Amino acid sequence: MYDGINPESACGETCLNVLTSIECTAGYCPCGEHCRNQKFQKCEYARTKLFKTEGHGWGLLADEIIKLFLYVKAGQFIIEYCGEIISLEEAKQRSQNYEAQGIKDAYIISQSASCLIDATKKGSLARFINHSCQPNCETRKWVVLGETRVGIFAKKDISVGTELSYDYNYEWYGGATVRCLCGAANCSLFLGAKSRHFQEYSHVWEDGDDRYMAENIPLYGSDEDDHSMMMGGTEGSENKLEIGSSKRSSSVLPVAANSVDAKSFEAAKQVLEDTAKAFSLNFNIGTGSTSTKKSQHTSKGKAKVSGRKQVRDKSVTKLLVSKEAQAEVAEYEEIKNKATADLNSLYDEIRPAIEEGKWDSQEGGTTSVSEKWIDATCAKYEADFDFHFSIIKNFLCPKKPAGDEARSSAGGIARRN
Ligand SMILES: C[S@@+](CC[C@H](N)C(=O)[O-])C[C@H]1O[C@@H](n2cnc3c(N)ncnc32)[C@H](O)[C@@H]1O
Repeated sequence: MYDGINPESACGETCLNVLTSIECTAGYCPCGEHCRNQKFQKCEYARTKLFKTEGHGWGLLADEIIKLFLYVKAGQFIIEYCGEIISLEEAKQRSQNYEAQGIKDAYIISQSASCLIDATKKGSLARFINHSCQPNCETRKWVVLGETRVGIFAKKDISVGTELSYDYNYEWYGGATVRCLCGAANCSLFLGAKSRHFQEYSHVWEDGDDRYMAENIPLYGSDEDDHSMMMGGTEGSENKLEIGSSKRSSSVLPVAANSVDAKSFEAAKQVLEDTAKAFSLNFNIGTGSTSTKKSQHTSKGKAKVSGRKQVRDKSVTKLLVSKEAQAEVAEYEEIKNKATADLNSLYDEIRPAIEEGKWDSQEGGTTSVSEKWIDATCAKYEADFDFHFSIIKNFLCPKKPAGDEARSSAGGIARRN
């Protein structure tokens, strides 16, 4: 209670309302106008600024120092996540509609077990806060005048100009699956990977455009029911993708397979891509198998063209001076093309089962086919990797003889046998 001398005595950490995440009601709080527990009602937001991120649209950054004060154990309130309150059913419907309309960004988050907040068309600046697997903010639910409201709160001190982020995992009601670009060491790979909704509507991913949108391809299941998959970072499965099954939504992420290897390949490819960029080679290390596959078919049977820039392999190869280098690259290219063709033909083999929805049942999809899929995917990755590695190696070390060296250096990175 406000003591007249210390302003911090008004509705601080000892206030019963604050302790139970309930805002005080004006006219009822004994601290009167000194009450500091009406932040949602009074829109006492931190100063923030919109900015354009690299690769994932707009973001929001702190435009003032946001400091965690010891006496505000509840966390520093930054802004309310405003939007339309809708039911679960409505959220499902809207999310499908948004996807159909080509709206890539998802703005629906949970408010309670049965309600969600949709900030797609109406909302506050909080709708621009991006996800991070290592966030500086978090969402918190407060009861304000009898209703649950969601706020973004700082988890740590935040300096001016720092991007605000929170972990979507517990809130995510995404439309399409989106590859996470947060870059944190503990990244879960996909936005909301740990959320219930994600696990119910899991998808195969592709990097058909910069945001790695994916489509809904139901894949294999087994007798054991329950979680379809757990992504890296979930308890007991650190950085591993576990492929399991679910009768309701059995899915598999063929790219990541079921080991850390595929992730390491991804990381290695990223390094090479960055190297290429640094040397202005203007190529883009190829997408995984899924991309190739899905550039031809979508789950709805429609043709789909990848929006991503393709590697300009041919012109790059021509730039290589030595004949040996050109021959080596050509050899790896052939292997890569074969691995792509193998994967495509495997996909054609299993496609009828997928489209007829038999993939869950014994006659449709079996573990051995799934294993074949994983092997073919990894082989494609490996071939892609070798191909690009040989190009880069021959650029960087043109005089060195081609041959085993490329493979042995590359072999230091994860590889399936
Ligand atoms: C609530 S909006 C955030 C604001 C959004 N960037 C915009 O421009 O409006 C959520 C969407 O932003 C993108 N996004 C947010 N965090 C991301 C991340 N870490 N990696 C990739 N995309 C992200 C995704 O497209 C996601 O659906």
